Amino acid sequence: MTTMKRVLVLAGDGIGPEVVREALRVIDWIDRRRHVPFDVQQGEVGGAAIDAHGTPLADATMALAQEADAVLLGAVGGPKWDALPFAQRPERGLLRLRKELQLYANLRPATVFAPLVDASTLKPEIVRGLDLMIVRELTGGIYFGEPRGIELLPDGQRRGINTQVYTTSEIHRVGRVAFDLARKRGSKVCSADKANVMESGRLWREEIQKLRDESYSDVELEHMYADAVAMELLRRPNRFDVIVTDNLFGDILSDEAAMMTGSLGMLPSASLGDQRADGGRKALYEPVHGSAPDIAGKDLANPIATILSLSMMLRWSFDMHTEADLIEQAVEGVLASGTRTGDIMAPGMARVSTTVMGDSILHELDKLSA
Ligand SMILES: NC(=O)c1ccc[n+]([C@@H]2O[C@H](COP(=O)([O-])OP(=O)(O)OC[C@H]3O[C@@H](n4cnc5c(N)ncnc54)[C@H](O)[C@@H]3O)[C@@H](O)[C@H]2O)c1
Ligand SMILES: CC(C)[C@H](C(=O)O)[C@@H](O)C(=O)O
Ligand SMILES: [Mg+2]
Repeated sequence: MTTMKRVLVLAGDGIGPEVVREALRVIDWIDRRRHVPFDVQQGEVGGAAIDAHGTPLADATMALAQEADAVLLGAVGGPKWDALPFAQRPERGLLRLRKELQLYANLRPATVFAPLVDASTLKPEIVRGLDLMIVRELTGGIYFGEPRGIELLPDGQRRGINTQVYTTSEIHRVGRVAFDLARKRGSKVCSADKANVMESGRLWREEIQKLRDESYSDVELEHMYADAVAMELLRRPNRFDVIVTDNLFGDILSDEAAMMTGSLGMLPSASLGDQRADGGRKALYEPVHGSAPDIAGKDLANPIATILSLSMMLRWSFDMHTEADLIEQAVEGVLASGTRTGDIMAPGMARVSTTVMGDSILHELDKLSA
């Protein structure tokens, strides 16, 4: 018997609802055409939740996320809520979900689809065939460290404080995810830190090395400073297989990696917690991009990052590899046919809206499974 897949959908703000709408159509397609029943609930996060409930994530929505098999999120934030105090900003809703669901391993694959080789601002020979995975630590580091805040000094100046902090177990658990992934890929891990200037970076390096020596001696490990990784990503991105890094460096390096693929609108992500004894795990899937206020509400956004995030959900939460492969093939097929949203546009191609990109992917799915 096929069990019901319980998915909580939090579309969020800006282009969030537009890109999520297209992913929902793909869920509906799988439900109808592949006979896999989905139970989709919807809720608010970010600015939408502030407007509806006065908080970026209501406790009731948090409880729904705890109960769901997986969460699909669009994006949060926007100018309307930018002036709010820090603890009430839309982004806090997303950070609360990550922290309370203990989604410490954030997988951000950067893959260059062959038809998009020319969409990158880098030369085709640099990005062709790129297939790298950034594993970003997501529940620790400077994003959550204490003390934090803005304080007034006696001389009238203000001082902003954030604290970078990691423990051995936090480093080991995300390290394990990276090494396990590397074993299924090119067996190479690059760990990015600032061990030359930060104690937490030194600990990171020592503990990743210890983990590798004790449990993953078959995997090649190199350590690099995060700034050098930023440079190497532009110079020779294909040298990387899996990059494991902390919360802040991972945030920055994944936006950089996204641009290899042509656009932020192409990069999906999975945020995973520990695997339970029954094989399941808490998980949230979201595009790497934000709410893109500059193009919101205009049917211009690229929905592919969100649709590929759904494909990651099928793989990581539901073991539905055939359907995940189908979605990726459909995306590749649509790109090969020259259908493009504005962000991945190239001369001679057809510029389409968010909705038409969704239509095209559904049409391709129909063709592939005919
Ligand atoms: N996970 C998230 O929800 C998330 C991630 C990043 C930023 N944000 C928030 O989003 C807001 C805007 O941030 P930003 O402008 O720095 O980043 P952004 O990712 O929203 O936009 C950066 C640029 O990329 C373009 N872009 C992004 N996604 C696109 C898509 N799917 N299709 C086509 N073009 C796309 C935008 O038009 C913009 O020019 C802020 O409030 C920020 O905090 C949220
Ligand atoms: C919106 C923001 C909190 C978030 C982050 O910094 O983690 C975003 O940039 C991301 O990459 O998911
Ligand atoms: Mg980011």
